[in-house]
Amino acid sequence: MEVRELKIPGCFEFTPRSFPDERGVFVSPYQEEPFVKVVGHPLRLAQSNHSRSRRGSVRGLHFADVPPGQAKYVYCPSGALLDVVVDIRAGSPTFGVWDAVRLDPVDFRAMYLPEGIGHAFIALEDDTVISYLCSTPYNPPAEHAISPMDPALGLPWPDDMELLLSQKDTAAPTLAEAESSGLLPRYDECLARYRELRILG
Ligand SMILES: Cc1cn([C@H]2C[C@H](O)[C@@H](COP(=O)(O)OP(=O)(O)O[C@H]3O[C@@H](C)C(=O)[C@@H](O)[C@H]3O)O2)c(=O)[nH]c1=O
Repeated sequence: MEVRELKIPGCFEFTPRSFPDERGVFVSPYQEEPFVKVVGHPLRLAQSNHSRSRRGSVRGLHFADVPPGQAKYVYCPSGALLDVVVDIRAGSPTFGVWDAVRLDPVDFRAMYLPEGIGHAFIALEDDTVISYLCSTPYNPPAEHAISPMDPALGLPWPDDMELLLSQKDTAAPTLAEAESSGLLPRYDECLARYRELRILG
């Protein structure tokens, strides 16, 4: 497994080894040992998510209240997508910084984003499937959105396709609006949560 830390410390890209043969391919997108080595604790698994999207569909930018927050381990088993992580933790030295990685079933790259990081992606092909492991269960009152079109963020959506957003994401506030209404996770609370998870193991 190759591991690369993204522009936001604590977010990682994992590239597993693939084993193609005449039947197809075998790959293990999540492997605990290299994960624990860089993150410092195993991934807690409360829920696995799967969604299928048309080309041009943008989902996000989403995040959950911290604590407990929701960490995600994301990969793309079918189609292709551009996965985006954004540091939306108020008070973080990298507040507002984003990074993006293409995920597809060629390299089977996976992304890990810890609690408090915003997540969005765009489907680059029809019938794109995203699959992700989540550390906590779905809790609608604790789930929030920020506009993926916020000009201050300037997320890297391709300009050669029509974008399709949910009503919730279309109506979502900008990062600055979310910050001034006190909606964002606080960096110090995120750090406390990461410490707690490392102690719990
Ligand atoms: C995320 C989620 C949604 N749902 C339901 C609620 C709703 O009726 C329907 C679609 O929900 P959404 O529009 O929020 O789905 P979507 O826009 O795909 O939301 C997802 O976006 C990406 C970027 C993420 O990181 C995820 O955590 C999640 O927030 O599915 C669940 O039952 N459980 C879940 O865990």
